[in-house]
Amino acid sequence: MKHAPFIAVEGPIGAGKTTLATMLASELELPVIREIVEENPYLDKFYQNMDDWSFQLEMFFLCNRYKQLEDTVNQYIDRGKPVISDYHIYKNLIFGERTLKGTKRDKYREIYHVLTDDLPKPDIILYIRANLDTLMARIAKRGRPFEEEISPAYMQQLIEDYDDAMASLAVREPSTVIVTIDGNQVDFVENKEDFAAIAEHLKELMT
Ligand SMILES: Nc1ncnc2c1ncn2[C@@H]1O[C@H](COP(=O)(O)OP(=O)(O)O)[C@@H](O)[C@H]1O
Ligand SMILES: Nc1nc2c(ncn2[C@H]2C[C@H](O)[C@@H](COP(=O)(O)O)O2)c(=O)[nH]1
Repeated sequence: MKHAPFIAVEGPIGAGKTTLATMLASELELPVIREIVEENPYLDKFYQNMDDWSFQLEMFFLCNRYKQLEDTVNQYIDRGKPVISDYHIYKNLIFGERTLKGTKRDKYREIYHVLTDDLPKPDIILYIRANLDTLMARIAKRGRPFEEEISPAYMQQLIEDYDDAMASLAVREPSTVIVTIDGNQVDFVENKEDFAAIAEHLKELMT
């Protein structure tokens, strides 16, 4: 890889993105960009009534991630410094296409492209896949009260949306390296060897 890479960890809710990005940042001495979650004023309302709150929620995530991406470009990418993030801005489109309907979905898609098309995208994506049982168990383990409302049906759709999105990214952006991690089998939290293998692979990709 000729330049300092921009790395993103992705996967459905509860896959372990923040956990893995934080562990890798510490191991490889990289700055880490984390999703803004707790300060989000709409998540609670959204999980209680998705149809009423999806546009506000998706716009909030999009504006926050746009600002974070601008800052990431200024602080790291333009200065040739590697950085790891616990999301790819493309997740806005994955969620928006699932939660929005009709003209709001069309408008949101347009705004997404206007804001992000000219910004740098990650060179490497670590995509954590996991099945419904694993994800539901991890969401419960994390214990955020507003996430108690998350239904298995919504999660199953997101699992499939993520698979489709990664397959489509691989075709549209062939220079992006996508490393798929089987989050059901590979346990980077409990198993030191599993984590070491991921860190080693990433180091190789970065050189
Ligand atoms: N491989 C793993 N084994 C066991 N627990 C995990 C694993 N990965 C994540 N967790 C736990 O699952 C929960 C969700 O992880 P988190 O990193 O917040 O996911 P995400 O950022 O993808 O939503 C946390 O409580 C975390 O400690
Ligand atoms: N509808 C959307 N929900 C989102 C988006 N990004 C995150 N989220 C939700 C999912 C979780 O409840 C919480 C934290 O996300 P993690 O994946 O880090 O667990 O926020 C989004 O763009 N749209």
